[in-house]
Amino acid sequence: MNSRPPSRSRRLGSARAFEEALAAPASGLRERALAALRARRFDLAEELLSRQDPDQEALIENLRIYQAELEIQNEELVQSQQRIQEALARFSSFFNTLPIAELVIDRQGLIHEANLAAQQLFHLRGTQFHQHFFVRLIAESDQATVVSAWDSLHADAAIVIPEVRFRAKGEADFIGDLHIASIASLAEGALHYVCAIIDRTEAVRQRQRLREASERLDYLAHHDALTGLPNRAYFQSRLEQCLQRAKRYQRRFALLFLDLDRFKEVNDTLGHHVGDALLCRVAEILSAQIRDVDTIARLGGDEFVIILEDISEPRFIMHFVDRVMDDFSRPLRLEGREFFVTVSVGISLYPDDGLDLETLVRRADIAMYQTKKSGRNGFSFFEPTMSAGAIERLHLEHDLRLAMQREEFELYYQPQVDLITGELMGVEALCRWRHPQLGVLLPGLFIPMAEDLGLIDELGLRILELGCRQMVAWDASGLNVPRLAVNLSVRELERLQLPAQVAEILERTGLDPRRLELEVTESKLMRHAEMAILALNALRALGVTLAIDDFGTGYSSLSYLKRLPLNRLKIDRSFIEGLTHDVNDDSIARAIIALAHTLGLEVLAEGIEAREQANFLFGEGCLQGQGYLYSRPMIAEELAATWLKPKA
Ligand SMILES: Nc1nc2c(ncn2[C@@H]2O[C@H](COP(=O)(O)O[C@H]3[C@@H](O)[C@H](n4cnc5c(=O)[nH]c(N)nc54)O[C@@H]3COP(=O)(O)O)[C@@H](O)[C@H]2O)c(=O)[nH]1
Repeated sequence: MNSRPPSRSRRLGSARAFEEALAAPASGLRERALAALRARRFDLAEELLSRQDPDQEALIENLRIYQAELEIQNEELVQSQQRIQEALARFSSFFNTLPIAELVIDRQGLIHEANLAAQQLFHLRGTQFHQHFFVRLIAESDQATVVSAWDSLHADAAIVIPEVRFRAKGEADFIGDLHIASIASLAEGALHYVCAIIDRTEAVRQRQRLREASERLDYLAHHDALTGLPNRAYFQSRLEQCLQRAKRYQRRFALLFLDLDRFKEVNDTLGHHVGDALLCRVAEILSAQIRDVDTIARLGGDEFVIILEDISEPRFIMHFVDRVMDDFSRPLRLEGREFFVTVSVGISLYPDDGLDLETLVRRADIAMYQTKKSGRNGFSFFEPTMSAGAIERLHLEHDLRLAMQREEFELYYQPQVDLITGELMGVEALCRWRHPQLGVLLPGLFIPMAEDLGLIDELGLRILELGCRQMVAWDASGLNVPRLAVNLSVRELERLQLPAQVAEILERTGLDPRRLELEVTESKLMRHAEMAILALNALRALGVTLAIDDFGTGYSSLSYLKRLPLNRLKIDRSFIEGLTHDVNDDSIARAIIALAHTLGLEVLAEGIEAREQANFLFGEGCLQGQGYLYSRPMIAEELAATWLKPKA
């Protein structure tokens, strides 16, 4: 008997022989032994067969081999079960430690497995998933999309459904990308699916936040923060579109410029918060009057603009303006007070008054100024018959307002010198407007305009601050400018807050008040002498010095002159021009110098162009002067390069 363990082929061969032996006709005993074998009762089978005759020995040997073989198979089975268990354990730990939620689902959509990440994501325990339909984890809004994508999924294929909205137990919905892969099951024809869910909630929220932020930025870029109306930039693009439509369909539209009358006074007297509330109320009133097709915008300050589209008859514009005027004829209630606000309107028409944006805007603006000039609280259509000069002036007025916003003003400085030594005593700041198209404009052109338009207060303060800053900058560079003279408009003197504002600028810039001289023109001063005395006293109290400009042209009353807290008289250049060849000018200059001395004032001659003039003045006791003989007004850098010396 061969007791060696049989090889695998041999074992298979023996097993086959044994099967054949069992298949042969046999006695009842063999049948029973076979039944015992089938029942894995090897001991019984052996015992039954041992009862056979000795010929059965071979069969018993075969049975033993078969038993050994079964034992080996059993051992192999146990090992492979162990391997499967190990693999399952590995898979289970891998499945559960995956950071991505994974679910295994059958064809009916029932969940069989859910890893830990899935349990955490859905706030469900493992057992709560079992026999749970996957679709119930999806928000109703997205169920149909997922089911239809799933239905179209073939065996061994995979799909991704982005940003599906899922429901988590007791929690808010979350959003995830759903990956579904079908996997063949061991059972013939059965399919399972592995679903992976990658949580995108934070990314989607972030995208949403970004989108909202960018929408907000876009809104802010196109709307006025105070009233919420479209702003200048948005208005430009709406006007452009309107123009294109009007051209294509040959329609007419109207552009209305609206400016509140005396709005500045509301701001100055009642404060900016009342001014702001008023602007918001005006925006509401105007918005209520326009149709959906029309556009309203706030251009800044108290300026509003309206586009009335598709005007079949000019009558329509009149009705519109009447309704607006009617609204403004009633008092507005703000912060428990009643206000009467009036508005000046200017109107231009496409195509009648212009075929391009710029012309139409400009002409509506000009028409609005026309209304202001004719007494405000009304409207004017643009008149093509307006004189070229008037249009020019209105253009310039329009530009002047913009110049304030665009900061187009700068200062030139003209040296004031000691007539004996030629040394620098100070500089006079002279304002220039750098106009984008017209170049450098002189103050004689725009200062009166700024006064008329009520812009002089703001402009005057800006000029003063620019000059004071420049003085401090020269100091910081070690350059010596003893005194800065700045021109004040009489209109500025009327402002009660002026002394406080000057003090604030001196404080802010750090310029010593004793180095600042304020000049006021004689003729204008004398027209408002009582008011000027009060204002100049308040300014003098700050420590600044005061000069009267263009002296000799204003027919000063000596009694007033005595009461003005002045430091210096400036002889007008019209008297300097004729010195040494016009006896009248000689006499006038001589008299002004004597008067200044009598009043205990210093005297400075302006407009000195010739040496003889300087000699004459010096001979009469005028010790200071300025004029082209010494220097033209120049920008700060040029002055520093040509005139300024380091401080001793
Ligand atoms: N309220 C404010 N008024 C201002 C300001 N800046 C200037 N002004 C007023 O405008 C007037 C004209 O100024 P401008 O055109 O700058 O002329 C000055 C000089 O350029 C000119 N000048 C100086 N020397 C001569 C010369 O020898 N010959 C000659 N033909 N012109 C000369 O005179 C003007 C300076 O004069 P004055 O101020 O009288 O000393 C100016 O008079 C101011 O009133 C401003 O910021 N605010």
